[in-house]
Amino acid sequence: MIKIQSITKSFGDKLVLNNVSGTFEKGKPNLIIGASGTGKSVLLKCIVGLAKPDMGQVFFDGRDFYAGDRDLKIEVRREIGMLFQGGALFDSKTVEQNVMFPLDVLTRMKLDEKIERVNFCLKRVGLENVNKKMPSEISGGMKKRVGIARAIVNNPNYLFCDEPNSGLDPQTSVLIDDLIQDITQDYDMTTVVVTHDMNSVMGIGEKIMFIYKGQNLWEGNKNDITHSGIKELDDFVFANKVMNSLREK
Ligand SMILES: Nc1ncnc2c1ncn2[C@@H]1O[C@H](COP(=O)(O)OP(=O)(O)OP(=O)(O)O)[C@@H](O)[C@H]1O
Repeated sequence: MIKIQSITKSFGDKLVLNNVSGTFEKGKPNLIIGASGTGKSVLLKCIVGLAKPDMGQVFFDGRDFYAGDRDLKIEVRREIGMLFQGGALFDSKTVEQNVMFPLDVLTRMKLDEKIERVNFCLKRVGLENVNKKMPSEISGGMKKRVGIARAIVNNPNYLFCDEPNSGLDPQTSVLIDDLIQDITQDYDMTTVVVTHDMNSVMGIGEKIMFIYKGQNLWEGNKNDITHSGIKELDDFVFANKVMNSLREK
């Protein structure tokens, strides 16, 4: 479980995150949702240590990340897997080299062990016989799968996904969402997904945090989201035409 407490972050005189608290649970995808520019990515960066909050704490299963020493930070970082926006694969590396990269950097595994682990992860995300392909030779959905394989190759306890569906068609998006959900359950990870995709919200939104102008305005699940009574959340949810058409019935 990850617990965040009073996370506050400004850039210059612009307050981007204002006292955000909440929890992200194990074994299910935890979604951070909200409109563009509302602070979701900055919050994600503050949680994983890519941006230091001005105030606040992040606890990884009780470990206070920012109060911890260098060793603790290294320990926690080793337990984090990240699926970056757009996949962020290395264009000049093969699929196999991309997935192996965290093992090259973080472990002393032998090459045959690494290949075995890479093959296991590629199989887990439904990709086989693509090891030697370059990213430019595979589809957007396959790139996301490669990104997921790379994110889980080091057996993380925590998985972070920034807009995993960006640039994908609706059907492929559902497959990627389901894959993230299955992997999260199978490996009992704490998974945090940043998204503004209502399809994802209604598909895998068992635990949702709604960020509005840098504040955590609501937490709940997909069953509660349509009757929160919060205008800002309704405006976000029903901006989606499908959701709006269901509301009018
Ligand atoms: N390094 C930075 N320096 C200055 N301002 C920043 C920086 N990073 C983010 N911001 C600002 O913080 C605000 C929140 O940005 P953030 O990327 O978190 O939004 P978001 O909710 O993830 O949006 P989107 O859904 O469009 O990705 C924006 O106004 C952005 O311009």
